[in-house]
Amino acid sequence: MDNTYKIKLENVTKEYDLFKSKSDKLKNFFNIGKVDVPHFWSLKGVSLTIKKGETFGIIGVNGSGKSTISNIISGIIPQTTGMVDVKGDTSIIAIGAGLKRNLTGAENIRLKGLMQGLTIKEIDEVRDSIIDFADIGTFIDQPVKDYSSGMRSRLGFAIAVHINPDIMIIDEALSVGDDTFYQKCVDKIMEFKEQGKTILFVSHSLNQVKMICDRVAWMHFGELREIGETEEVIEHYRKFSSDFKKKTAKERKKYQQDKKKEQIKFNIDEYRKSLIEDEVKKGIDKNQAEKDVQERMYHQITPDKMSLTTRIVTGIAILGLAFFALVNISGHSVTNSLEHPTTLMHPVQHKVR
Ligand SMILES: Nc1ncnc2c1ncn2[C@@H]1O[C@H](COP(=O)(O)OP(=O)(O)OP(=O)(O)O)[C@@H](O)[C@H]1O
Repeated sequence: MDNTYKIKLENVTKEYDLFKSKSDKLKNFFNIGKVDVPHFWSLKGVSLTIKKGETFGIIGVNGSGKSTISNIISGIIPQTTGMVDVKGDTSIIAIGAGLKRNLTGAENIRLKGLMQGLTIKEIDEVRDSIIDFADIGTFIDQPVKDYSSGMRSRLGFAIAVHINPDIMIIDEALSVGDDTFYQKCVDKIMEFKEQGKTILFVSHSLNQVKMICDRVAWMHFGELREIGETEEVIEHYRKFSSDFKKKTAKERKKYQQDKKKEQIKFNIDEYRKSLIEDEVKKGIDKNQAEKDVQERMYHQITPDKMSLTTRIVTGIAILGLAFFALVNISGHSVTNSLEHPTTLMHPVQHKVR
């Protein structure tokens, strides 16, 4: 196996603002007033590397952050902090992911193909093969929103494996569909594996993970709890699950609530400081460590709030647009409107002959 990496995450976090209303969300975007929003950290700093040609599994309990990772890697959602380096064209197969609900199956094939850089001719060449693999017959000309979840998943999988991605991300795609389709998918995954493609496989099925994956990451309430050889990680995860099941319902609930609380309380500044301390412990100069960590955490990040300059520029642009709209409606010239702005209130009267 080639040791160069295909996917690398460094200190990746994902924060969700739990806005109560749309107006709170807008206020926050335009950075107007103080909006008190609860935060939830779906990822609390995850670092991992997936090698070229590797089949890498992600396991973990519900809500542990598996799909958040796969969605960040596929570029569907941005990370809040951290570096994400993906070398190659990814193709994600999740239930319905990437399929446009209002387009038909055939239109979705075209769209995904074009997005992947295929020509119309290349798409037409694989079209029948996709329809055949997905086995959705005449439904191919129906909007995807009318499909069952199984049909969506089959089409998603069929498209993804036919557009020849370099990296394939399979998120819970095999949990729907009958045995025949499941076997077809497994065969395709094995074929991809043999071709040396990189595969990220997110699943609750430990047996599937065991059969397919070379290495596994165990996600636990936003943290990477363990990463390593498939058998070993799965064994530890099974032990955790069986111990967890032995707890009383009250104990289980308390454990989950405490973990969720930790995800709400997570403090990004403290996390940053801890990363700097780690670097200093390795013998790196403090200033350099601060610079490195800042770069790693924020280099790829575009702020989701408007800065003061952007707010001023946006305000000027809106005023300018409003002015030209009024000039247009009033029928006066731009020069006249600039010299005598009040004329804007008195539109030119056109005489009807
Ligand atoms: N848009 C969102 N807004 C707020 N919280 C979110 C959002 N998306 C995900 N989360 C939260 O982030 C956490 C991780 O979600 P994620 O879907 O990554 O988990 P998962 O391990 O894939 O779960 P599952 O096994 O159930 O699919 C969950 O607690 C979830 O509630």
